[in-house]
Amino acid sequence: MEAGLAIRARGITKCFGDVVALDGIDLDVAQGQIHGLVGPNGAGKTTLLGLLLGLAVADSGELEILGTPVGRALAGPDGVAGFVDGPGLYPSLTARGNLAALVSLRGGDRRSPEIDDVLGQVGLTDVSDDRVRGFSLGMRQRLGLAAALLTKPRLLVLDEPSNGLDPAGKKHVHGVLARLATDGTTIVLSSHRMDDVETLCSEVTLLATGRVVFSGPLGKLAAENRELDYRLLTSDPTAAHRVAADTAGIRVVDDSGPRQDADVLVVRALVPALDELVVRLVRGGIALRELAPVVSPLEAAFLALTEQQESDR
Ligand SMILES: Nc1ncnc2c1ncn2[C@@H]1O[C@H](COP(=O)(O)OP(=O)(O)OP(=O)(O)O)[C@@H](O)[C@H]1O
Repeated sequence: MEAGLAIRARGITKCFGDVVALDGIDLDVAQGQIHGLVGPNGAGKTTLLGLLLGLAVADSGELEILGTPVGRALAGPDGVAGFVDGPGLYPSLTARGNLAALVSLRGGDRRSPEIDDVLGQVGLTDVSDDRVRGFSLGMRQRLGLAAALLTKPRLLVLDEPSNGLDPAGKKHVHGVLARLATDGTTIVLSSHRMDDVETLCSEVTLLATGRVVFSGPLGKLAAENRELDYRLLTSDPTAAHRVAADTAGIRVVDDSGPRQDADVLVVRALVPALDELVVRLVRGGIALRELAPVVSPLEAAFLALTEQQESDR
């Protein structure tokens, strides 16, 4: 086991009949990292998370979790908690009752103060004595997270943890996850929300049809990636347009979508050409008031992946 790795996967393959859900996956996740799994529907995210949770075993390949090789038997690896496809909860029990049942299943005290502690952490104290049957999707997600926290996991595995959360709930849950990671817990989560992944994750793995197409720091996606569209707001849009059209490696994009504003210049470029454009604008006495990618590097990579898959069909 390499020092500092919570997950080390090499050549992981998993099939369901004729369907190859995972096709030779390599993955390294450092301890204390929040790592995002991103990919189109059917890419293999849930299957991979299931392997990490011990809900299924790989057909071939090597998987080490928290320093221990995962064997052939179906068993949750020590120190790992989380859920896929939504948390398993008892609808007829209260939130507190669900957690008490879990604690006593593990031989603990049903009145453990840790139950109140984790309910508080996920913001469910006020509804702790309400039955789960009446809970919204977001409340169930929070309770699932509370159940996982009860075990004080060293690796937390979450499938779409922001599902059903309103903006305040999402902010709260993001805060909980960020704190856990700061305290050393490794978190692997899947999400279709690129903004969530960008807010939370330091590294990301992009999956497509069971293969890893990118794995690494988010910043590397921007540097390595294809050209992106950038929005520029300047003090002199006409002059800025002229400078952009004269700069090598810059393409002025006219069709920037429904919200196009005449004062905004949209250019398509790699980072070095964009840098050159900014230098030229400033040298030409044109002030740059705003500069931002139209879609983030992660979203652009994701969209390119999806378009590629569609054209391969
Ligand atoms: N239990 C199963 N039986 C048969 N096929 C399965 C099973 N689980 C997953 N698959 C197939 O494996 C592939 C990967 O599915 P998986 O659920 O891991 O993708 P995903 O990336 O999580 O997708 P989504 O974003 O839609 O949740 C899909 O083709 C899916 O149909």
